[in-house]
Amino acid sequence: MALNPVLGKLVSKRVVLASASPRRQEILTNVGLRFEVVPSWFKETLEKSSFAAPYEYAIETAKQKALEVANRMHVKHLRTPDVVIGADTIVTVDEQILEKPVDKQDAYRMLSRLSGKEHSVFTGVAIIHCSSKGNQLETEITDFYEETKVKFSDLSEELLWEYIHSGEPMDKAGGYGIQALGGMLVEYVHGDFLNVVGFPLNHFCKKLAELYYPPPKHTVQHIKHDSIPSVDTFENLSDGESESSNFTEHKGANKLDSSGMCPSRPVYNCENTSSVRTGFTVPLGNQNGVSESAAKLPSKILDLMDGFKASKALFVASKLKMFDYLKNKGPLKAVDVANEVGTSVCGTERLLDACVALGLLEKTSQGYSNTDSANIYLTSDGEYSLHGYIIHSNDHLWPLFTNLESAVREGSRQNHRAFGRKAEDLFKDYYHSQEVKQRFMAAMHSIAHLTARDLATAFDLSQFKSTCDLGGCTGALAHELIQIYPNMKVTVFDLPEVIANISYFQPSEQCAAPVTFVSGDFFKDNLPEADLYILSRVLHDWPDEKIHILLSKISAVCKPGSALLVAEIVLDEQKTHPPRAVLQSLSMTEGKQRSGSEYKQLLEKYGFTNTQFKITGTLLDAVLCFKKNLSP
Ligand SMILES: Cc1cn([C@@H]2O[C@H](COP(=O)(O)OP(=O)(O)OP(=O)(O)O)[C@@H](O)[C@H]2O)c(=O)[nH]c1=O
Repeated sequence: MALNPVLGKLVSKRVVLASASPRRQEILTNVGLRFEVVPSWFKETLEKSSFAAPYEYAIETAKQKALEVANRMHVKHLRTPDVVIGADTIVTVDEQILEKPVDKQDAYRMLSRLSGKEHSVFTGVAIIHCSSKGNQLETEITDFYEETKVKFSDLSEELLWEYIHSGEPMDKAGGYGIQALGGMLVEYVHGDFLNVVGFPLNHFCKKLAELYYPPPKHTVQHIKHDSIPSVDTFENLSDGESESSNFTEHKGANKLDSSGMCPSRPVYNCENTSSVRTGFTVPLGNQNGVSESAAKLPSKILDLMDGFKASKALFVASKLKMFDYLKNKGPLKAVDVANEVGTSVCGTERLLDACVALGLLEKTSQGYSNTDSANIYLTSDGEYSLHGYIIHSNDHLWPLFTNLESAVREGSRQNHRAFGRKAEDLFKDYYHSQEVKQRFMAAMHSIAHLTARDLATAFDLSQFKSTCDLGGCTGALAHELIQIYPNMKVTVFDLPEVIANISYFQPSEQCAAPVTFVSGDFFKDNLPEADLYILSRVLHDWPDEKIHILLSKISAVCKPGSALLVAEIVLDEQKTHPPRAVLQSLSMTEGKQRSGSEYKQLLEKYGFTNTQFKITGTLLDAVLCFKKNLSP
């Protein structure tokens, strides 16, 4: 087993392949893996346009396939597998995703698009570790993708139809099988051949190696994607600890919601791999020349100690717009970036190297370039740009958090220490300084845009004819609602100072049914009429007296049967999870984060019942409640 030590780790586990693909079964059987095949019933119907990149779609589909099987085995078959593997292969050409053809005509359409061109084949893979706690299925998801480029020769009509009539294209992504007759169509392949066939075996082994034998921090860069650890036998890799000891500190376990779907859209790492596991204990033993004492280092604590440096490196690189320059002109050497940005060469080189270490950039002999995720999320004009929120984090949250000790001692916001002004003055300032106003709106917009699709689809809102997003700022959620519910009339209600500055953030294409913006103060003015009101990221910011005013007003205008949708991060009942919300509380606003039962209780006080929760596990959860019918 010297060739494949990591697969040995799966020997004692109940492994399930959630795939009907005979190719995947063959690839894994060929390397000696023992597993059960349980084809997934998950329909490949995720909305492709909601993914920023094709590989995200493949990863999410793979994940949902595997989760469906894990959940079905747990609930219906009362057998919880240890590991479920799901995969999804797609072909992309001219920014279009091609899956399996539905009929011969469809196969013809696909193959003629591929003729004479290079295309990409992406396989997304999800490895799900399952356990059963108190009858509940707990999952640890690791996912990644692999891309291979394939070029087809020019295909004549005759060849095309002959190939289609062979029947081979029908159950294959892109309508061809490279491993059989389809191989005759291929001029070249760049990358992993097995990835095209349906399963990226090499990357899968590396991923298992990372999971079961995480290298000590300083060797990560070398091992990650270059080699599968080479050892004599996989038994040698035994660390003398139980299997589970490799996973003792990980966080981010997912619980499935009642539909059995993974509640979350993916949060992607800045590389072609992501995992919800964090904080592995470093295995004991003398691997890769690491001493025993080094192996015992508390990696999670060390990571936390360095966390602020990593955040600041991201903030500064964003503020200096390095990701923008690299997107437009990369790859660039440090000296070129320094010249563009107007910074020192040595400082710039250190920052760029730090960004490489953090997985935000790539470094080759030609220079530095953005990772795919940096292009999508970190450039200031990326569709899902987080740039606005990053700048807000640097300019506003960072100074507040440097005064955390005083905040904890005094139990109050530290705006006076951080900015030399009281919180109220500062809030007013937002609407006096144009620059700060734009910055704040950009921050709100970036989060609203990123979460809009999840919120708009958290519940079926098609029954509502009119919706009013209170404090809806730039209208990012409102625009998404209209996309999804074209018959819905959507109004955004926000302060006049906000409404006056929304034009920069409006989508370029003309919406058929545009959003209506109405200026006003939701604590003082009449609210526009609607069947559905939305409060997204509002309640956690305000003290109870203000919330009382706001919810009383909404309750008064809501007719029975109307509803209120609250978007917040919902805390667990212990109020210690998720960390993002708990950490946000440290900024000590007069508002607070609430648990599910606290939201339910609060909303009931104002006549809203039938409260439903959608815990997305991402940036915002959704709570929908309905105005009670008047008693007869
Ligand atoms: C490009 C290419 C694809 N395939 C097959 O295409 C299917 C993709 O579809 P999927 O949706 O990822 O998988 P599936 O077959 O529906 O199975 P499942 O995992 O159960 O959904 C998989 O079969 C792959 O091997 C080949 O066999 N050869 C090739 O050259």
